[in-house]
Amino acid sequence: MPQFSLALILTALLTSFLGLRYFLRRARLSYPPGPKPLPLIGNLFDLPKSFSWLTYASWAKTYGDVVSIVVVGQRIVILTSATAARELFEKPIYSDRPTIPIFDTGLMNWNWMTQLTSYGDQLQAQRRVLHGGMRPSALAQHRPMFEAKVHQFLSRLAETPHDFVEHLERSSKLQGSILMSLAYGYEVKPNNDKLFSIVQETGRLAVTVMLPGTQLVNDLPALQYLPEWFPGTGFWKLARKGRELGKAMADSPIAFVKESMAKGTAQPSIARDGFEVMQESDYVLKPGSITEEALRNACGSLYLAGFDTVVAALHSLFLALALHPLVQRKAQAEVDAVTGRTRLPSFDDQPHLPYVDAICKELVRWRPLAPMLFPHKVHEDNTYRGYLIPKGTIVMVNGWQARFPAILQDPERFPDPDSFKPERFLTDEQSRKSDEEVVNGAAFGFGRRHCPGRNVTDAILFMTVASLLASFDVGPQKNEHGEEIPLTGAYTGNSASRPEPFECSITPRD
Ligand code: HEM
Repeated sequence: MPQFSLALILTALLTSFLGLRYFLRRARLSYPPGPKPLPLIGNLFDLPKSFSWLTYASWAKTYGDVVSIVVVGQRIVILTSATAARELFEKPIYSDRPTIPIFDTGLMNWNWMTQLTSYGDQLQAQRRVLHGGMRPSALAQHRPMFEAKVHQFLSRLAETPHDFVEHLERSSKLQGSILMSLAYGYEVKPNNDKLFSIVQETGRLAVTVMLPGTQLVNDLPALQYLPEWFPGTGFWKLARKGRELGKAMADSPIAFVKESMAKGTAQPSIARDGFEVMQESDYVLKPGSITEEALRNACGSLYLAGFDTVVAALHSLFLALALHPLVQRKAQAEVDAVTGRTRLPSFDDQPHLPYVDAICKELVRWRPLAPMLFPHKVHEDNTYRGYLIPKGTIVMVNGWQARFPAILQDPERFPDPDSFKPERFLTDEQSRKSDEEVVNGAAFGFGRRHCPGRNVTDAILFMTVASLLASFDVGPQKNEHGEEIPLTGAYTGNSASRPEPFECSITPRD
């Protein structure tokens, strides 16, 4: 008994000593540098309202590539170098997402979506589904579908070229129908498609609730504990609608896949491939392996995760071509040499079209479409370069900085970042340079949560750019006096940056 008490006392003393040492060491550590906070509200008034990446870039000049601020108690770290982004985001503890109250379990319950899921087995299983279904060898079976959808897009463009934004953005058209085929092997009907209208409505709702300042509950999460009759709790109605739509968006197309597999009519898709993997006789279920829930959630996430970004890149394409006639002519010459102007380009032509590939890479580099990428959250205290990054910190990367040497640490390779120059991705002999870092990291994210849709993006961009160049000339629009209407090339300043509305002329090539 005395021996037992002694062991207990020693254990208690050791635990207290280690605990004290931890707190003393933690107390000695400082947060990464940043603008000086005010009492209580911290850096609330320093937060930029638009073009936040420009403000963060200027802070980086003063404080370095790891800057920290605090806003009403919430610590935020902003990274502006690829080194810091890679070093931190490779660690599992940096791979959570911040909670957006309106999407949380108690309200819309959209946390099952891959982009919002916390780090853990469920996320791993969903990412396994997406990586498996969107790896280059799996995408090869979808090439005829990509080609057909792009050809339909060209026909619509030929009919009403002025409506090019509408042709890009109407989600039942190009990108929306590609994603539904890819995820479920589902062919969206041109009009009144019931299943697709659920997906579209969910997409519209997501855009509405994510607009800053529209949902008070996002700024004051405690509001969710007020009863529905309380004034100012209108978000409850929206949340109920979102909950129903989100569930239907994930469940209905998966039910369609199961039904068509049973009938033997299922088309190739990520969901069908996943079900087939699970049916293999040697399939072993382990934490993080594919389950029906992971298939439902991963496929249900694709539309919201992959619609807007690709549409924005294609929107940028029209602007870039209208602004850069020489780029357009050079690319058209390359395409014509391969097709002989007797047919449209195909994926088999891709190895012979390095300049077209370079245009696709430059499109996502030139104007990053998610300049601050997506925020991550740290789920354990961590020290980095001697600074404390406490549990709960939101960590963001300034992807816009990728256009500058600061993040690439290679001023030679990326000079003149504001210019649209596909040549920067080619060697002097006009063959491809390997520049995975800039396109992968700065546009598609670093580490464990990087975008799994990169290969799909490449395929859609390649097919659209090559086919558009083969069929149309894009240039500035002319006024009634035949003078060119100048293009400003301006972009919006919000977190999903897009070209400001512009007009251009799109004419079939002779
Ligand atoms: C130009 C096109 C695209 C860009 C610039 C882009 C960019 C991004 C970025 C910055 C992230 C967050 C990375 C991070 O948190 O570190 C992301 C996540 C994601 N993207 Fe993309 N994306 C594009 C297209 C697509 C497409 C076509 C799909 C699907 C077919 C897709 C599916 C996803 C998913 C599911 C996530 C969430 C991953 C996770 O949270 O673990 N993306 N994307």
